[in-house]
Amino acid sequence: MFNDHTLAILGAGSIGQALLGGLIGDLLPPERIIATRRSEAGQAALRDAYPDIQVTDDNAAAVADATIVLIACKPYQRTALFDAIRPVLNNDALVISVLAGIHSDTLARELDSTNPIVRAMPNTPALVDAGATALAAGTTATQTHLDLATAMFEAVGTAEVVSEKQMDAVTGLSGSGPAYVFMFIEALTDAGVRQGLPRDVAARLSTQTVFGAAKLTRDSGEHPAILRDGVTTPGGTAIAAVSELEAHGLRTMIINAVETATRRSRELNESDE
Ligand SMILES: NC(=O)C1=CN([C@@H]2O[C@H](COP(=O)(O)OP(=O)(O)OC[C@H]3O[C@@H](n4cnc5c(N)ncnc54)[C@H](O)[C@@H]3O)[C@@H](O)[C@H]2O)C=CC1
Ligand SMILES: O=C(O)[C@@H]1CCC=N1
Repeated sequence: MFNDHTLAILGAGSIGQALLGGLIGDLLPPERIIATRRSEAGQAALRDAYPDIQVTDDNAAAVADATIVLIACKPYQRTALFDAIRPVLNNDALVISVLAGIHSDTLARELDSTNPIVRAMPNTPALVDAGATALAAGTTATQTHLDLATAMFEAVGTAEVVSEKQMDAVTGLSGSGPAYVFMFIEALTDAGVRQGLPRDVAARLSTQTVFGAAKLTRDSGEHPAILRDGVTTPGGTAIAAVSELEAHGLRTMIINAVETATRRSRELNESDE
């Protein structure tokens, strides 16, 4: 599938590097990958981590021979980057954008191109090959383009194809979701410390509890409510805590948080922030 492809990762920060780790060797030989960073220090870090790929700050040079171009800078950093690549981007190169919120037609207009565009919304667990990515085809992308992009993200976790309209919701749920789960782990750890556990013990127990509950949900295929029932002994400890969480509106709090993040993703397409 990737036989004749050359990949340019423009703005290889957290997300770009997460993808690099999974791609190298498995899907693409390192000599057919080129990654860009602005700072010398950033480039040096990339060279240390991935000695066999090409690293540069020159985005135009990076896309000159690229058949796949991954845009991985922050949304507000894209203007300078697009100015650099617009004159040299190959017409048929597949452009994959992980920019939160930015529509494919906005990207096409700003790049002044009819290149096939696929949007992807990954998340940081891709760093440990446990990412969850949703992908959507932009107007000129074909199924082949979508398949190619999907295979790239499957190298670092799971991938779901959605419609472009659903990308803001995905950004609110799984793109931003690790932040909510990290907060939960932190809070659970503090709760253990409050009850007298040493912090390191509480942190290990909290982390493994979240990991184990997620793995049990995924591996069993059971509805989470059934799994929760399995933990709640009548008159026992878990139901006492569940009742507290319900009283404080945990479910509504999460629904509202995802709604706010989804709205923020929509706003990003309208603004330059
Ligand atoms: N961090 C996250 O959890 C997620 C981020 N995203 C999206 O991924 C994109 C990247 O996010 P992160 O990796 O977290 O950001 P980051 O800040 O770690 O990486 C972006 C990199 O791009 C570089 N850069 C900026 N302008 C450049 C230019 N003109 N030439 C070369 N390099 C340039 C920056 O120096 C930085 O190293 C964003 O658009 C974000 O919306 C998507 C899903 C999850
Ligand atoms: O906060 C953000 O904008 C990025 C997109 C998804 C997660 N982090």
